[in-house]
Amino acid sequence: MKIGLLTSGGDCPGLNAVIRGAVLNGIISHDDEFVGFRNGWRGVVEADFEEIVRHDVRGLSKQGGTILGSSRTNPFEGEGGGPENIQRMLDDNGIDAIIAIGGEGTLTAARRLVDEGGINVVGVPKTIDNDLAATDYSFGFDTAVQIATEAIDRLRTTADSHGRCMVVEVMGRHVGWIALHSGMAGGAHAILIPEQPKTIDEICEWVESVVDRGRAPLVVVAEGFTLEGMSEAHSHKGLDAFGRPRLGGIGELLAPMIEERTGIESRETVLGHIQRGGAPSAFDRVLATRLGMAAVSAVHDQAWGQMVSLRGTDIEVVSLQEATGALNHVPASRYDEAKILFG
Ligand SMILES: Nc1ncnc2c1ncn2[C@@H]1O[C@H](COP(=O)(O)OP(=O)(O)OP(=O)(O)O)[C@@H](O)[C@H]1O
Ligand SMILES: O=P(O)(O)OC[C@H]1O[C@](O)(CO)[C@@H](O)[C@@H]1O
Ligand SMILES: [Mg+2]
Repeated sequence: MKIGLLTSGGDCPGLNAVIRGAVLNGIISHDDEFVGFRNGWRGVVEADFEEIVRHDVRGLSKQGGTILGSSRTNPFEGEGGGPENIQRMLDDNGIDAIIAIGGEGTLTAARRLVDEGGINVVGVPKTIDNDLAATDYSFGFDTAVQIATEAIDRLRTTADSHGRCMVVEVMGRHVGWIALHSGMAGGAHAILIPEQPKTIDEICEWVESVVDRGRAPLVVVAEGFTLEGMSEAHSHKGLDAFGRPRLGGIGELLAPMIEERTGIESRETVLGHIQRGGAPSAFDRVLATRLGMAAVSAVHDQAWGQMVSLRGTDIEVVSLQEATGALNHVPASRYDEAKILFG
């Protein structure tokens, strides 16, 4: 078979390991051929692709980013967009199927292409936010947590030296998994996540109780966190390519509020895209490689409209419907468990 690969949405450590896993399994087990669409769905609607041979994926699993490039292009828009044009482009180039590696947006677009146009697409879940349902973890999350934890460890020593309150902002547009895990790993004194709005008074109570014990408080906040009463997440950076507010900056809002109310000198650090850059962790390399290999098997099983996913320690196949129907939120019980350690 001739299979087209694409990576779409924000990049994520492990994308290249998926590409390598898919290409090696396809070539070794099925004698497949591969092409890579450049820059996500843009490469599909513009018929912009290149052949990928075994040599191209050599040593790729440890490399961050994506060799194919990524974008937030909508495959239903533009001159070459929509299922009919895409099917024609695939037929013209002898491409039998697409493996779409992306988050909930990319996979929703993939599901629509299957449902509305009968395009042969299989999905692979990616996101550092870990917000995709129907998979226990997505690759990139473990690496992001590792990076955030290292940053928290470093911020604690400088906070301790100066007796300051540190506010560390991590990614997490809709869900607080990165904040929860890095905060627990780094021994944060408060973790603020989108699923659990809080008042500034509650936050300051935690901060003051830490200072009362003679410690320097460390607060981890997800970019999508809202203070009670805020109708939407803080945004002052305009819109992304899909017209959604670009987040980031809630930490810069909170630190001065904490300082003003408690009198404790406070600083903020926004980790931003550092969390998405660089080499994937060993866990993410293994997960991404297995998902890439399984996606090729799913193509040969003609599992169109399905996504490969991690369930326990097994790689399974689930419907894109299930994967994109709801987000994987942090359950209240997980937050309550972490909260015992706050303050
Ligand atoms: N319902 C939809 N129908 C068609 N296209 C969609 C739909 N939702 C999203 N897309 C397209 O898919 C692109 C990728 O989605 P999005 O920007 O949400 O990234 P993602 O794949 O969810 O990854 P991440 O959010 O982790 O960066 C969007 O920019 C948009 O062009
Ligand atoms: O700056 P970009 O590439 O638009 O992406 C930022 C977004 O990507 C994510 O990392 C993953 O969806 C979000 O947490 C964040 O809001
Ligand atoms: Mg998304």
